[in-house]
Amino acid sequence: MDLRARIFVAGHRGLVGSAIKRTLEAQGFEHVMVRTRDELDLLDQESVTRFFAQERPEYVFLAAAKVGGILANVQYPADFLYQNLTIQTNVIHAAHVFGVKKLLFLGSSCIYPKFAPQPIREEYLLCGELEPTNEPYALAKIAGIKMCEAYNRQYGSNFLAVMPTNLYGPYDNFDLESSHVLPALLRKIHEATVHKAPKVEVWGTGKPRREFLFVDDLADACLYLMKSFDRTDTAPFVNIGTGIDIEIGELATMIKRIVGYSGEIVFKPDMPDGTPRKWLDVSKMDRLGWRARTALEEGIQKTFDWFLKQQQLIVGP
Ligand SMILES: NC(=O)C1=CN([C@@H]2O[C@H](COP(=O)(O)OP(=O)(O)OC[C@H]3O[C@@H](n4cnc5c(N)ncnc54)[C@H](OP(=O)(O)O)[C@@H]3O)[C@@H](O)[C@H]2O)C=CC1
Ligand SMILES: C[C@H]1O[C@H](OP(=O)(O)OP(=O)(O)OC[C@H]2O[C@@H](n3cnc4c(=O)[nH]c(N)nc43)[C@H](O)[C@@H]2O)[C@@H](O)[C@@H](O)C1=O
Repeated sequence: MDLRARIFVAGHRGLVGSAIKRTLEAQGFEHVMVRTRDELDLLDQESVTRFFAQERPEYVFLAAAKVGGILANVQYPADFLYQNLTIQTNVIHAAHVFGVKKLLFLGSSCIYPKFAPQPIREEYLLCGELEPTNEPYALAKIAGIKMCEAYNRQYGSNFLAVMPTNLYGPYDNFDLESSHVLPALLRKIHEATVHKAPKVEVWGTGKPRREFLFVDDLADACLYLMKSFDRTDTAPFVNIGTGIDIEIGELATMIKRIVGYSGEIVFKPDMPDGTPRKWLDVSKMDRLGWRARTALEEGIQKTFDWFLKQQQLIVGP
């Protein structure tokens, strides 16, 4: 990839898009194109077409999506299905029409069946029923993968889909209703420490296992693939993770230690657990020559430092 290439990062204000933008700029890419939602609503096909016609991006990182944790997925299934199908359809099709050289579509590890054999290999896609708490989101993501695959097959496009595990890091969503577990626990445990609260509630039984990848590692992997990938078959999608998972209860204990909280963790079994385990087999990425670098504890510490800095910016000196 030429350092002067025209690169569009869709969703640059989010967790993933902001990390991809940071990584591109750190590596010296000079022409990173971004648009806020107000400037370019990706749900609007006409605006997307106009943008591609005018700006002619050569590479596209599609990190714009309707994203949220387990509760948001349960509460807004229609939004997750409609918005994700529409955004990805508009962008992937425009990338084809306007001759984008390569596009990287962000999928998710939740595309795999709820009871897939562990660790989960790429070929387990569509081998069983999905987890009900995020089925609409997963179906949209599966359509996105299949769309990349179909355009590659029919038009010879160079579209790649990546399946990251649960992500975390700077610019994550810390809203307690709509966030994922890691930012939610960081915030809850921090606030309990500040307010000297005796206990913190953790949703579900604490028994599900999740794999967490620091978002800068994911961005590094995305760029690595964008540079090195070339369509070699009709199913170009790859898992991205650390290959290590942890129980939610253990995660809460780790965050408690990092934050320095001495109160009690209590579980709330009336809240959904979601899928019991989604441990990715990352051997394909390993064979391609890429591995995650940031250990979980180190990544949480970096995220916590960033979160505290943001709090100070909001509260003031
Ligand atoms: N977070 C995670 O744990 C995981 C995420 N992924 C995938 O990675 C990708 C990025 O997720 P993440 O960064 O966490 O999500 P965020 O919610 O942090 O960011 C999503 C971005 O998309 C933008 N966006 C949403 N709708 C529109 C729209 N209609 N027009 C323009 N922009 C829009 C948002 O803009 P605005 O800032 O205006 O809201 C935001 O910048 C998604 O595809 C997600 O499925 C995959 C696995 C795990
Ligand atoms: C990335 C992935 O993210 C989602 O799937 P998920 O992994 O189930 O999401 P989660 O991070 O919200 O929860 C993980 C586990 O953690 C438990 N948990 C405890 N306490 C809190 C808590 O306070 N908040 C949240 N959100 N979860 C909590 C929670 O009950 C669950 O057992 C999908 O939206 C899916 O679409 C997707 O792609």
